Amino acid sequence: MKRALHQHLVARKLGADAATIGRTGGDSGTFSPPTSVLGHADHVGTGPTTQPCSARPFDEMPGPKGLPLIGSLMDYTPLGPFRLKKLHESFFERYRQFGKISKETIGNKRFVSVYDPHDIETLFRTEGPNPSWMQLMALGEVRKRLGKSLGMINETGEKWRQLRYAAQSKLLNPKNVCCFVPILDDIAQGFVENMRVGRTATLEPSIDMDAELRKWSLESVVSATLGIRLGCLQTNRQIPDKDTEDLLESSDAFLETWPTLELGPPLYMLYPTKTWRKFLRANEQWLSAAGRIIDRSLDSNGSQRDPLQPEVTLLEHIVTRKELTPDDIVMIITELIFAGIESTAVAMTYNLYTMAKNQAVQENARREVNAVVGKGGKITHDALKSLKYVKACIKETFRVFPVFSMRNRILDREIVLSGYRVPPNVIIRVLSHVTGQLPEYVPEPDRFAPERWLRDDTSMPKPHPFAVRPFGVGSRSCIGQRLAEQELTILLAKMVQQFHIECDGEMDQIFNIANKPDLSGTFKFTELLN
Ligand code: HEM
Repeated sequence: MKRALHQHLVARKLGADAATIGRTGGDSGTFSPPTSVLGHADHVGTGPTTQPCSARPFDEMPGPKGLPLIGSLMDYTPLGPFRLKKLHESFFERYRQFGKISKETIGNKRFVSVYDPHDIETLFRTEGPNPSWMQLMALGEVRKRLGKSLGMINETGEKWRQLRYAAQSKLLNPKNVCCFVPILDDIAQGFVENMRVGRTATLEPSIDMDAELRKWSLESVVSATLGIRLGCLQTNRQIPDKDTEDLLESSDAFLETWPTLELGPPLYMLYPTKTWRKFLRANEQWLSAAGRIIDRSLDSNGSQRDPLQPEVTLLEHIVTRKELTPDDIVMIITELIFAGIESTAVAMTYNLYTMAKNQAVQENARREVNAVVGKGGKITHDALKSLKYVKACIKETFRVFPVFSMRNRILDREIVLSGYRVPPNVIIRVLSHVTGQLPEYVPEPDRFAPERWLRDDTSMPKPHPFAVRPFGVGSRSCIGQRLAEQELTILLAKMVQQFHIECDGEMDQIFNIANKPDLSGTFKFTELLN
């Protein structure tokens, strides 16, 4: 990374002018949470913040009794009812057993599980400016052993704020994010072309669709953060790009090993287990490939830049931030790229599936796309604003197939939730996967009904505003939300515009850091003649 450091210093000098560009939104030090591109204000609501002092003590909160010292840990081992791959089912089961709030000790950790959107609102109103969540221990440990900084995902307090604020104006400020639209349209078109040519006579993809989607999301996030094209989706490439291969391979190995290390007993702290060694290698491979593409971006000068790219990339923007070390800068970029691959790719699979299984919805979405951009037209920023039904389909898909089943927060003070006093330092789990299925908060949850998210639609009652928040809420919500929403809207619009989508199987989910699609059948894509 010596070279990266050198480049970083050069870029700092060159980037002096750029420092003033894009200094809006999150850079000011006061962060306004984003209004979702999907058209729903993600700002914190107007519910009560003061708590009645008559609240019941924590001890009275329902929950599994568990054993001394280890609590209900056994429930999550092969001897108990829950499986790691289906951990989200345990969240539904606890709701059935104990209702909308429960407490549970698992090993040496104390959790409170929250299902009521009023509590979710209260929690995010109380979390303060530097929210904390449960550290990802295995990730923290690997970074420590590799001598790297913790990064935005694991940092807390002022350091987190520094890393986050450096990056968020480029990713959350609507003016900056709309610059990504032409390039995302081009990347999505590349995916569509590959789907068109890569089909069998029975119209099933003969190419690996999951792999293609991961290339699409990698290409999109690299282009948005570094301003370079990897060319992942080019079919005419003779030799596959080594950096792309390394990034995809290591992120695969990372996702395969991480859940066991993060959710199972931390044996890796005692000795280097096989899973740990694989995880360590994946991290090394990932960091060195990410370092090389950062170098590539720093090496490219204005004349080599793709004309569709914004003038100042996120990388060029953060290298001007004097408070960041070179290690911080590399870590911000590598985390953004990593967080942006799997999450968006799996979300797209779920969207293709819900389209396939809801033909009338698919037809409505197609009608909207054809009315807004015409058959085969490009998706512009203005068009994107008008694709309201497509965006509602994406939001509804997140409700039914969330990419993340839970989020969590750790507060440094007491909070009252559902009438119980929750002490500081308890891990408060927000289980939106379940909340999105509860009829008291989302009417007719068994119906796939995108119209429930349309502001002007009066055909059905609106869900509780805090019931479905796929990107989280507040100052620690997903920094890539706008980018991900743009990517998904553009690609989904193009897919329904150009194909009739069907699927002969059923979709299930495997619990993972990002929930993995588990599809029993295959998709079929029939090209629509324009
Ligand atoms: C469909 C796609 C995505 C989904 C569903 C998603 C969802 C989330 C969620 C739920 C969180 C935690 C929020 C909270 O606790 O309140 C999060 C955090 C985060 N996401 Fe995403 N995300 C997606 C795409 C992306 C992309 C494209 C990027 C990068 C450009 C990204 C980068 C991050 C980072 C760095 C964090 C940690 C933020 C922090 O600690 O301040 N995500 N995401």
